[in-house]
Amino acid sequence: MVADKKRKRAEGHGKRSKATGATPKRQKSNAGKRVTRVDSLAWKSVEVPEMFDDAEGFYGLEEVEGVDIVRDGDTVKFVAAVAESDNAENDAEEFGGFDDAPEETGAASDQDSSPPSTKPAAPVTSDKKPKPQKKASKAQKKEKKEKKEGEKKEKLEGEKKGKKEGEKKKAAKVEPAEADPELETNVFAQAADLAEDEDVDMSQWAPLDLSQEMLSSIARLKFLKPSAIQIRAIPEAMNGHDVIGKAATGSGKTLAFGIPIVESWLAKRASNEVAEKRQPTALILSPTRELAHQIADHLKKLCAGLTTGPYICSVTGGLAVQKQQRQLEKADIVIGTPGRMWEVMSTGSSVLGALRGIDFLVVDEADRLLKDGQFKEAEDILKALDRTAPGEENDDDSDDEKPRHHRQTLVFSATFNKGLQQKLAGKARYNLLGGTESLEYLLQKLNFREEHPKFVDTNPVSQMAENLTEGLIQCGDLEKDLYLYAILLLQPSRRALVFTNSINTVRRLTPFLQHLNLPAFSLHSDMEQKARLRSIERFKSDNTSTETSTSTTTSSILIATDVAARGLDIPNIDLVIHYHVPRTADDYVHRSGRTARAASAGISILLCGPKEAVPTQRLIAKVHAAAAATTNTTSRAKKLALTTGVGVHTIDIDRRLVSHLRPRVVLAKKITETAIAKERGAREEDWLKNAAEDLGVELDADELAQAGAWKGKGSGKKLREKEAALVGKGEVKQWRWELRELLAKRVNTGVSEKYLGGVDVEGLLRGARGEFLGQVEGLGL
Ligand SMILES: Nc1ncnc2c1ncn2[C@@H]1O[C@H](COP(=O)(O)OP(=O)(O)OP(=O)(O)O)[C@@H](O)[C@H]1O
Repeated sequence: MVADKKRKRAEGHGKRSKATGATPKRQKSNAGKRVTRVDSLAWKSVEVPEMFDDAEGFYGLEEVEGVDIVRDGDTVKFVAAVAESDNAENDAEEFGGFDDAPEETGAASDQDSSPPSTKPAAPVTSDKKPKPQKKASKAQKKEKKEKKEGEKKEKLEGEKKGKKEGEKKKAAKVEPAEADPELETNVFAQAADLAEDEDVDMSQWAPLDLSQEMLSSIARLKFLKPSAIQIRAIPEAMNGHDVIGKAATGSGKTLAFGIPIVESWLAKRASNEVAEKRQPTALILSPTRELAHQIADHLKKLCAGLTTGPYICSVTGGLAVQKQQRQLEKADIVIGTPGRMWEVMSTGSSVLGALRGIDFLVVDEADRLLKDGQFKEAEDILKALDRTAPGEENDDDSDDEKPRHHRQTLVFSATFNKGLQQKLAGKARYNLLGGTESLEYLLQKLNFREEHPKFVDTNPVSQMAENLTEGLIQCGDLEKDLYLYAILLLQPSRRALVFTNSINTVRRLTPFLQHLNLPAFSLHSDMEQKARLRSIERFKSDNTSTETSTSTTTSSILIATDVAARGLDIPNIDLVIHYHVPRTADDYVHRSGRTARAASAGISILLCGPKEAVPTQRLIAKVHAAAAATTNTTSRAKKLALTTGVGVHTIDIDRRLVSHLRPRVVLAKKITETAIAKERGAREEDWLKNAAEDLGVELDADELAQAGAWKGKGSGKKLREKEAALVGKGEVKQWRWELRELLAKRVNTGVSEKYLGGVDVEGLLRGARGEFLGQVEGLGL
């Protein structure tokens, strides 16, 4: 039985668990079993498929075994082994966690969550099923590591001493901290593997004055030097200051706030404060669910190298709230989206009480928090955190009189509006009194501990990654599908991320590209959370789909709305395509920032209709102009902005070649749109039938045929849809067959023997067949 609990509860009705197999409970004795509450069952993380790299469980998804679901009149009951429910009751009192192994934990924090029925305060156990071979190799690795550590212990001691004596900058080689054997089974495989690696030179971190334990953890991640934002923001935060940090996308902002938080937790742990006061050290607010999970994963990876780490949990919508509430009770670092955070804070006074004592409040992607209706919840959270006693309301007008509290506030983004930036940098009057729903207003609400938070801006003039290449392709409004396909073929990439401005476009483009044998996945906010996470995991996995006969093209494509624009850190996205032009300059920065992250390079391409090209150029020129004017840059885009006022260079795509792709695209579009229209038609018909049933009237065939008929705005589209819905199965079959044939052939460019398609695209692009595209390196960017 796998959670999404609600659904699986229903599915599992009257069945035995998958572990014990077959017999329905009704036929068995109930001896040793007891009816129990659903949240007291021994839920445990769903095991992550091998192909996924999240070694800790599949986000919020849980499963439970050995539970029978029986129906009693109108209620459904859960029958579990007595030992389990007994423990559940004890557990409920102490809130030690009930799960076999929660998926949302930091390293040591899993201690709390071993199965209570076996070891209440047990050493940590892996939540994975035993894998004998792997375990054997892990044991060998451990032995090897211990030997290595033994040999180096003396050296390490020497270095520690050296550091104390003020030789920090010379403390070059940092060894992983000695592992606590009890905890070792709980750290990520990835971290354990990293620990095996050669010595890592960490001397460049020395000026940040981090603890030895932290340096060891960073060494495991193989981050040889801090990024610019880390160099500047970490010391400020560790010295107790409020920080507003601005740095380009992909420049390591997460650890810029993550490292000081974990350092603070380590200091508390050393003084036993962690054990005495069970309350979180930090609350991190994230604008999207995916980003919240990603931040949690990032911090867990950092903490995987610690002998004892903080308990890290994410609190986001779309996943079981009960479990998140349980985890919150023992959390040290909480990462939440405003909506779900406010839900749990406003319903559980103990959670709220504990959160009032946090040492750090982080607002990541602060400017985005103002959008998408999250502002209200963010504001409610801030107010609730500042209340001194439950029930006491903070009057908006009384902000000036709010007592300064002890917590530090850290605010990060790649984009702050220019006026605000100047104010923060002290170049304009520093008075954070903007209109409501502005970032200034939010900053005011944050109730900083200091009057002037430290403003750290590592890229005063540019928000874009240095190694990003940008381009624009102009095409007809109705030709975007064709050009999208052409780009994906001509500019093959490891991973491509396609941004659209509408959920319906995501729904249409995904099957459209799949019909063209491209491995496309969807991501938008109307998807179930489970499906959202799965899409990301599939996109992340390097497993190129077997359906892709043209697998020499892009190996994985995510079609997304702007829900994917902020913060998502997926390795090897080397191509971002703006199918719809971004609505704002900031959106352009963040979308494009999904590529060219850390030290890697990437390409961002805008698809513009005739009327879009000029305003889009202007928008992007705005992004680049300041940078071009003030920096001695080699970047093509910035030079362009400076010399021509044009934001981005236009890609000279081979139109003749593109036109040869048209027949494929036309067929794929027809197949896709027919399927969508039929589905929509069926839904409308169902809706009408249900409504008629409710009213107790009968509908005749004509009325049903009229279902969905529309006479107002958009009626032309409706009509086309209606026609598409009427296409017969035979015709669709014929189109599919034709498309298959076309995809199996190479595309004849009409000039000698130059072809695209089939299996040899890469060869063609690399010049195997000459000047086919005019360029052999993709689009010539
Ligand atoms: N010091 C470092 N050395 C090398 N890589 C690093 C370092 N710090 C962070 N990274 C890696 O860089 C990538 C980007 O980091 P992160 O997601 O924190 O960027 P960001 O600045 O928050 O980006 P965005 O603005 O898009 O949210 C991550 O994969 C992270 O693991």
